[in-house]
Amino acid sequence: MPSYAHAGDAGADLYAAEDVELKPGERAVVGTGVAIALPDGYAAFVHPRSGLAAKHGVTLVNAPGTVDAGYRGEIKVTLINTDAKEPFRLRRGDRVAQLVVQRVERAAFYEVERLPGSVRGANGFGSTGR
Ligand SMILES: O=c1ccn([C@H]2C[C@H](O)[C@@H](COP(=O)(O)OP(=O)(O)OP(=O)(O)O)O2)c(=O)[nH]1
Repeated sequence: MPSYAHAGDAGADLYAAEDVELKPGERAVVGTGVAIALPDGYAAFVHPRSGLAAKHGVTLVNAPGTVDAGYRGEIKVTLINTDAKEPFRLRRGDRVAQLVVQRVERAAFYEVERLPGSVRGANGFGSTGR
C-alpha cells in the first residue's frame, strides 16, 4: 500500500512488486501491486524519486505519469536507467516512485479569433533571464 514516509510529504511511496534489473539505458514497466479508486475531480501523478535519480540516474520515462480517477488497474511505473555505465537492480519491496494526489479541473475549450493580451505574449522556451 502507498504510504507517506514523513508528515508533510506530498508524495506517498510506491513500492516495486517485482525484481528488475535495468542495464544502462534500459527501461522497464514495473508493477507496484497497487490499484486505487479516486473520487471524480481528482487524479494521481506518479513522480520519480529524487534519491534514485541523483544516486543511480533512474527516473520515469513519462514523469509524471497520470492516474485517472476512473482507472482501476494496477499502477505501474515506466522506469529508465539513464546511467551510461552502471546497471541498476531493483528488488521487490524497494521504494520506486511516489504518488501525488491532486484535485484537477476539467477545462472546457473554446475556439476564438484572438486571445487576450499578456506580458509574456508568445515568448517562451528560455526567452526570459538572458
Ligand atoms: O505512470 C503511469 C501512467 C498511467 N498509468 C495508468 C493509469 C492511467 O489512468 C492509465 C492510462 O494512462 P495514460 O492516459 O497516460 O495513458 P495513454 O497512453 O494515454 O493510454 P490510454 O489510451 O489508456 O489513456 O494508465 C499508470 O499506471 N502509470
